[in-house]
Amino acid sequence: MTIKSQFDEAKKEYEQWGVDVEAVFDKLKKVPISVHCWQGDDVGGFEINKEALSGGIDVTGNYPGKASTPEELRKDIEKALSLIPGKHRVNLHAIYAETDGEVVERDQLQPKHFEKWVAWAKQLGLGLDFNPTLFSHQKAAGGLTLSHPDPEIRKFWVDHCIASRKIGEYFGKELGTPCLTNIWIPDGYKDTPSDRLTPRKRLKESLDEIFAVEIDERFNIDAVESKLFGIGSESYVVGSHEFYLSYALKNNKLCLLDTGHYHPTEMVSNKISAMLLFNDKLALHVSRPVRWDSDHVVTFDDELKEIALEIVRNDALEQVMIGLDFFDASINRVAAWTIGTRNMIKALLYGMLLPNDYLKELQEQGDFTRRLALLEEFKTYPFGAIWNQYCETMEVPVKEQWLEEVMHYEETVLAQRSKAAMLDALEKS
Ligand SMILES: C[C@H](O)[C@H](O)[C@@H](O)C(=O)CO
Ligand SMILES: [Mn+2]
Repeated sequence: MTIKSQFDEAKKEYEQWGVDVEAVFDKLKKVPISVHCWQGDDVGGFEINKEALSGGIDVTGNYPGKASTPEELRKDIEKALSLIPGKHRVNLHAIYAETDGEVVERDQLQPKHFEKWVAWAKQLGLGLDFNPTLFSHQKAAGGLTLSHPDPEIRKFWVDHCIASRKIGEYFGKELGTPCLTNIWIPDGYKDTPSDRLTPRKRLKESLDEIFAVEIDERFNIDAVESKLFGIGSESYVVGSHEFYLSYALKNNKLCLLDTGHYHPTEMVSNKISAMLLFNDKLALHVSRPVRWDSDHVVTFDDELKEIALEIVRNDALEQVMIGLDFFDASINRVAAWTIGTRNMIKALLYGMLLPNDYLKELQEQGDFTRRLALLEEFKTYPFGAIWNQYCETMEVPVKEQWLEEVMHYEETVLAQRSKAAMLDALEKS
């Protein structure tokens, strides 16, 4: 049986439930996923005076072929995007600035340092999102940034965030699609604090200063990302969920929920509907925490499907800005992007193929038997055949065929890179 004939059969099964599969394809095509650039180089960046990764996050693994220049990183992202159905966005961190060999402090960053990213995004028709980088830096070495007791350090980071919002505005203007500029800070304490309030007061003041600078909201949208704990901030994080939820609501900012930033049994899927009743929009960093905020590659698991379902069944595709945040250096990095992003799209398709209105009705009627029975039965409907046809229609590899392309890329591009890196290291030794 061909992909098309399998699809035709599968489609009939969904149509019995009143699901218009072609309309689903049209809807899905328009959903952009913000693909994070930092999977490609283990959150390294290209600063001239680059520091080791800090901020309580960690990347493990040493898979060969890591991108070590902006050109390599862009090439790798392009490869991954060619294997992912749809038109998407790329999410950058400030450490990915290109400064022509010059040391430019983060508070001095300007749009010109991202011109090459913008030219590339224009060429590929991509939107760009942005993040100030408040880690991997000497001024963040003590684990505090925007909540630091030293006003000079705080000012440095406030200025960096203001500079970042201006870069976001530039992206939005140039690319004709607003940039989401998301602030995440690592600030917290390893051990029980003797004062939880004062650092939070300082963070609030810093954010007020950052957002006091007017930036055109048509081009830049501000978001704030909370966290529960990090390595070295196990007992207390200044920017907690409650802190940012309140701050965002009061100040008309977006809350960004990272799926790795909550207690292990606390699900982001369960937060979306609650927050949408009070916030016009919200943003996601979809990740996969394994026992902690480990940032594993997103798989097609229950929580991913539930997140997608919550977005789809509540008609919130325009309100929830979907971004990814994982970094695994133990596998091929292009494959990591491809697996995680395809899974996110797959989960949205899965959600769109359910008769959501009928399932809602069953719940309203108190028919929990049918609700459970059908939700379970749909798990083994011929979803794969619909997904394969979607990939075919979108002109990307069907099923695992993409893997061959990644392996070819590994042999022809990534392996050459690691050979060159080895030779370089030998020469230096
Ligand atoms: C690179 C980080 O993952 C990112 O900035 C932040 O979003 C985060 O999730 C930190 O845990
Ligand atoms: Mn995140």
